[in-house]
This record gives sequence, structure tokens and C-alpha cells, in this order.
Amino acid sequence: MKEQLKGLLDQAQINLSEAQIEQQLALVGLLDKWNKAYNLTSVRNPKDMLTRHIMDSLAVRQYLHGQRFIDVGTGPGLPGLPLAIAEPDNEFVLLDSLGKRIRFIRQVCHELKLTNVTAVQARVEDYQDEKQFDGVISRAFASLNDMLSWCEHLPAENGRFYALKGLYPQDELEQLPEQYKIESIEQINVPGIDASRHIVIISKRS
Ligand SMILES: C[S@@+](CC[C@H](N)C(=O)[O-])C[C@H]1O[C@@H](n2cnc3c(N)ncnc32)[C@H](O)[C@@H]1O
Repeated sequence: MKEQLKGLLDQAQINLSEAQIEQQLALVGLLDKWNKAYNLTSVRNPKDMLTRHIMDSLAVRQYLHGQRFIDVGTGPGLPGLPLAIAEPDNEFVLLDSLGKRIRFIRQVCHELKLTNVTAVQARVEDYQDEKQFDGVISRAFASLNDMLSWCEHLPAENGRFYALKGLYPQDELEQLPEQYKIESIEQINVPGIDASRHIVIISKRS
């Protein structure tokens, strides 16, 4: 699996240290182990987890600006955990309403000694943090409209929303509330994934 991951990272031109590669592989091992009891992901095969979870999450990395991020509806820590491993100097809050997913993330942080992750069990609409975020990230969480309305209190003044989507979300973009503007929409190529992937980056109009 290590050689496969290294090949995928090379194709995507993503640089990780040897220790970070080991941590990503350990994350896949823990996902596989806990999946049996906790039903964390419908992806059952560890090799598919490399592409559909690790590589898909890391594809966001090059677009992030800032130091402090929240991954809302993170599930078992996706994309937040692969990003936190790749960016140890940045801070990540990983939030989900389901306790078993948050317990899994805490176990991963303990086993991989990740000190830049805080796992929070809450509904995002109710969550208050004393510091605001440079970025609000989500994958497979909600429509753009719902994400913006549930998370509007979270970003700092110049903060951004990063929504990972499959197909180009034309309908959702047409319904974007006026106070928001699209910074960019990028098509992402994730090695090993054939399906269409996009990242939508949104900010609040000043
Ligand atoms: C389809 S899963 C996606 C998980 C992960 N982001 C991924 O890409 O694999 C959506 C997650 O959002 C969480 N969720 C849904 N509504 C939420 C809310 N209002 N606040 C916090 N988490 C929520 C669910 O518990 C679930 O874990």
C-alpha cells in the first residue's frame, strides 16, 4: 500500500514526508479496523480508501489560505484528518453531530499523536468558537445554501468556505444568497478517481 500511496502522491504532485505517509497509512488502517464496528464509511477496501478518502481529501490542500480551519460534517475526519496530517502547523477543528464518529477521530489523534486537531461533537448551527476560522471546509455535507446558512457565524471577516463537490453544482450555484460571492470553482483531478470532482470557494461580500 505504501508504494501505491507514494505513486498517487507523485501523480498529484503532493509532497509528504516519510512520517506523514506512514500516518496516512495508519489512518487507513484505523478506518478499516473501526469500520467493522462503527460503520464509518461505505468504502470497505483499504486500497479504495487511499484514493477516495486520503487522496480526495488532500486535493483540497493547495487551495487553503490561512492557519485555522473547521471541517463541518467531518464524519470520520474527512477531509480534516488527512489535511491535518499534511499541515501540522495549521489548526483543525473537526466537527460532527454523531458521537461515534467523534470518538473515532479522538482515537486517531491519540494513536497518531496529532496535536493540531480538536474533535467536537455538536450540530454546526449551535456551535460557537471563541476564535473565528480562516476556512470552513466540507465534503458530502449539505447543499451550498445550507452550508452557508448553518455556518455563517464561523469564518473570520476574510475567511472562506471550501465545499468539495462531485459534479459541477450548477443548480446550487444559481441559488447562492446575494451576500456571498464565488471566489473560484476548480475542477480537481484526483489520481485513482474517475468521477468528476470540484471545489467551490466562496467568501462573504464586504
Ligand atoms: C455524508 S457524511 C460525510 C462525512 C465526511 N465529510 C466524508 O466526506 O466522508 C455527512 C456528515 O455530516 C454530519 N452532519 C449532518 N448534519 C450535521 C449538522 N447539522 N451538524 C454537524 N454535523 C452534521 C453527519 O453526522 C455525517 O457524519
